[in-house]
Amino acid sequence: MTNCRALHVAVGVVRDDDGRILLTQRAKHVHQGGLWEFPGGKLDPGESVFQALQRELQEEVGIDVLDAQPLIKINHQYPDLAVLLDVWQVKRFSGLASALEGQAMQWVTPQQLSEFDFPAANLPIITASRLPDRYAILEGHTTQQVLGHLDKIIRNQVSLLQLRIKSLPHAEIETVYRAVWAKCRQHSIRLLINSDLPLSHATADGIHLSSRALLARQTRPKAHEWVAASCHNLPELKHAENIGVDFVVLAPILPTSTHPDAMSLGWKNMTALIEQVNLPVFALGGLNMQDVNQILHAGGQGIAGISAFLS
Ligand SMILES: Nc1nc2c([nH]c(=O)n2[C@@H]2O[C@H](COP(=O)(O)OP(=O)(O)OP(=O)(O)O)[C@@H](O)[C@H]2O)c(=O)[nH]1
Ligand SMILES: [Mg+2]
Repeated sequence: MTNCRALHVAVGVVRDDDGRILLTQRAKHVHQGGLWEFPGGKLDPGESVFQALQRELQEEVGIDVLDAQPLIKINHQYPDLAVLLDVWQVKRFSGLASALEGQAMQWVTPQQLSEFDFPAANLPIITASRLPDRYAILEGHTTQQVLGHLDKIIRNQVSLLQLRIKSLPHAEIETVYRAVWAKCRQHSIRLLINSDLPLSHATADGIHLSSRALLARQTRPKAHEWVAASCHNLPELKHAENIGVDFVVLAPILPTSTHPDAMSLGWKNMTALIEQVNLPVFALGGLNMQDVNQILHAGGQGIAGISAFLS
């Protein structure tokens, strides 16, 4: 839903070597004044988003952006203004950040972001900046196979995991969950449990709703730090956004051997769908690690996969 009249703004999520994120405070007298923000500003005519990002971050905080990649696009209608926030993650920069416009400035950890007051458009940016670019889905037909897959996933440096194990015999689910949760603690992996599993009282970092479970709910499930959902079409994406799901998985993007009959969305439809919601969206289906860059430039948060992380 790209609004042609929206003010196009380049916004940078800049991290230091410790992973802390750079925030600045908007001057009192400007739009959304006094609130904290990620540095950035309006595109000049003829400028690309990357060029605007480089210029704005040079002007506002004195750093030279050397490499950046898209993180999320936010379409937001304020009472007085429509904005398209084109948020990029700065991968490399030179120079020492300093507040060149007299604004307050702070480096904060991703966890601390929730303690700051931001403009209303910023919530999905905060969520996106706390998420990695890969989301592994753990499956397997036997306990041994599931745990073997988990070891491979850990070797592929995944830090966000969904326990799905729908192919596992029912009697083994509880034991496998315990082993997986212990390993996730040990390796600082966030674990979300699929809502179809008989584990509703198990401790985890969050819940992953199947698309059926998503549509059956009118509110966000309570008592979960993270709530994710599986989506295949616009009504599901919109519903996820409306009930306050943190992030979603959109599938299938490309044809897969496991679902040869499912109609895949393809890259163009994927981008068109993602542009209609303000949500971090992981792309799933027929993709592998070599596709991550294309996914990011097509509007996605990153790659989700069952087999993508098993090499
Ligand atoms: N830079 C920035 N702008 C944001 C954020 N969130 C958000 O809603 N905006 C909105 O995006 C719009 C444009 O941003 P801006 O005021 O930084 O633009 P700018 O640096 O070009 O301002 P200038 O005209 O004073 O040079 C503002 O209406 C602002 O409220 C954010 O996190 N960072
Ligand atoms: Mg600005």
